[in-house]
Amino acid sequence: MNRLEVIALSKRFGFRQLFDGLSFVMTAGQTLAVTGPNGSGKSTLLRILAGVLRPSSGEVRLQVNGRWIEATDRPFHVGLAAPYLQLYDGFTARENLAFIARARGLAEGSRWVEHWLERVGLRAFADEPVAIFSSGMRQRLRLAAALLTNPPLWLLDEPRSNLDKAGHQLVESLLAEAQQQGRLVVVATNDANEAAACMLQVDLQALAKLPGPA
Ligand SMILES: Nc1ncnc2c1ncn2[C@@H]1O[C@H](COP(=O)(O)OP(=O)(O)OP(=O)(O)O)[C@@H](O)[C@H]1O
Repeated sequence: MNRLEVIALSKRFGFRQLFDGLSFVMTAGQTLAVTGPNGSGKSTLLRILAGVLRPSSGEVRLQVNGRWIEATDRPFHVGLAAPYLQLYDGFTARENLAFIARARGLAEGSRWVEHWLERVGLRAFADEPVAIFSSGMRQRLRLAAALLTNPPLWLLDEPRSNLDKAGHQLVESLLAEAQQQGRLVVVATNDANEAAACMLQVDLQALAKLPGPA
């Protein structure tokens, strides 16, 4: 059983308070939409959930197959796909994924690399350098890179950005598959339809706190 618990989470950058007192629980197979205007902290929240950024206060707890994961190990159980994540332009798509597979010590790495190249529709471009990829092709590769290690927690920041119609269908089928497999999926989005399609919603605007008096 997979489970994510977020308890009284807040994040502040200097005097700028983002969300404050954010709490929710997700259980296996659930999808959560994180919404809010530009700058409300959606990407920041995903980075905190991934364990690569510390909250100002509060706690994130991840359970994988019934076992609580140490906070320092959380990044190994997370797949984060975000528009700001860089790919290696000088490497081909296959080399990018192979590098991640090796870095993460993925057993049968090359089998998973081929699986995900096929799954995101990049097989025909597998040996092209990423430098020549379109923005939609880059987004497909980011999704493959995030999901390559079969993580129980998916953190998808604007997953449909730059994708064509087939790409939107790809994301839909990935989300349906994740649900069946009991994964936990958090989607940051500005798209009302995309948010409504998720089982749970968190609106960061409602949780924003203006800086109080000194
Ligand atoms: N490392 C940082 N240091 C200082 N401020 C930061 C840092 N990272 C993010 N911020 C600020 O935190 C706020 C929230 O940024 P974030 O990228 O999380 O918003 P977002 O809701 O994802 O926005 P968008 O919809 O535009 O992607 C912004 O004002 C941003 O400038």
